[in-house]
Amino acid sequence: MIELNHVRKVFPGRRGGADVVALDGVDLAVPAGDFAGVVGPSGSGKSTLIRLVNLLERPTSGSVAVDGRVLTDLPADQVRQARSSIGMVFQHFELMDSRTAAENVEHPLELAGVGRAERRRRSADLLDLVGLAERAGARPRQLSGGQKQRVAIARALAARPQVLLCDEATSALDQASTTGVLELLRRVRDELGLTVLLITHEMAVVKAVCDSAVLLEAGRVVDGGRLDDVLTRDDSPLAAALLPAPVADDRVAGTLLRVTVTETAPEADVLRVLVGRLGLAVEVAGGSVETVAGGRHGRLLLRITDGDLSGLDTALTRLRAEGSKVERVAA
Ligand SMILES: Nc1ncnc2c1ncn2[C@@H]1O[C@H](COP(=O)(O)OP(=O)(O)OP(=O)(O)O)[C@@H](O)[C@H]1O
Repeated sequence: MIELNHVRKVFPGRRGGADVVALDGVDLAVPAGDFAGVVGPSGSGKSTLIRLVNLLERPTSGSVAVDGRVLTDLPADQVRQARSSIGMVFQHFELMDSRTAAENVEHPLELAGVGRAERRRRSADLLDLVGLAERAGARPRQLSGGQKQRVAIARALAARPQVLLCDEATSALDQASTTGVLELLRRVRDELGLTVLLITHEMAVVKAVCDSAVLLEAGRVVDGGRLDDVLTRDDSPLAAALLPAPVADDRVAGTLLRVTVTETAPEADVLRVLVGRLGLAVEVAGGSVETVAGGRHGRLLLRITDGDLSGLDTALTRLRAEGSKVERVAA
């Protein structure tokens, strides 16, 4: 469980300039076992937020708690110890080139005073977990970006943390490696029961792995929640960022309908009535349906190109009463 309460972070202005308010009263609660994302434009405070969770930065005010321990109240020596229950993965891997993959994974254990035999055993297990058992003796420069990030994930897990922080963990990777690393993160979360907090500027990453997310803007949380809930809200800026509203070509004639697709309100319910019952000719004018948080979600614009529209409004009212999210778009 990660909890930030009224966290504010102010950096002193550089060269006599004005102070920078990086975080301005942030509240965040990530339940144990959740895979949570923080998204927002550049400069919105994402990196500052994640660095506060393991106190790489101290908040100017407010509190940070991980698994019930209020880190901001702990003396320095206990902060160091508490940090060992928090793993972190970075955008540029931060591996030591002079060491092999296995030695990189062992490093935090060495610092924690774990004996050599135990270190070796744990590093072998972890490299196996991330699918790199055969590359244990390779140096980072001999590995691809995706492989380096797998080693970094193994290293982050070495001290058996309960919480894993991912700072733009896939931003330096190509599409195929990104997919592999995200699948791995999701799998280790499931297998080890971790709580994961990930920051990213890529909405596709949030859609691929997160259960919940918050949207930061100028140091404030402006929206957030469980994705399957967020995506059913019409007025949600986070939903709009995840699934942008479709645009239809307004030069084409026809009546337009906006449909919000969710697991419980599939577009098939709407099409069955429009096409099946009313006998209308319907085409998709824009939008998409994707798998987000394990469920089907989307925003579609449907265009009715032919047929008798006299029963349409009554049918739409009935569909809405039955749970569909469908409305006629004003011409
Ligand atoms: N050490 C620092 N000293 C002064 N200002 C800082 C410092 N670190 C961050 N800032 C400022 O705090 C604000 C938030 O920065 P932060 O890096 O947290 O945003 P971000 O959302 O992670 O951005 P990006 O996606 O570009 O990395 C920015 O205005 C940034 O310039």
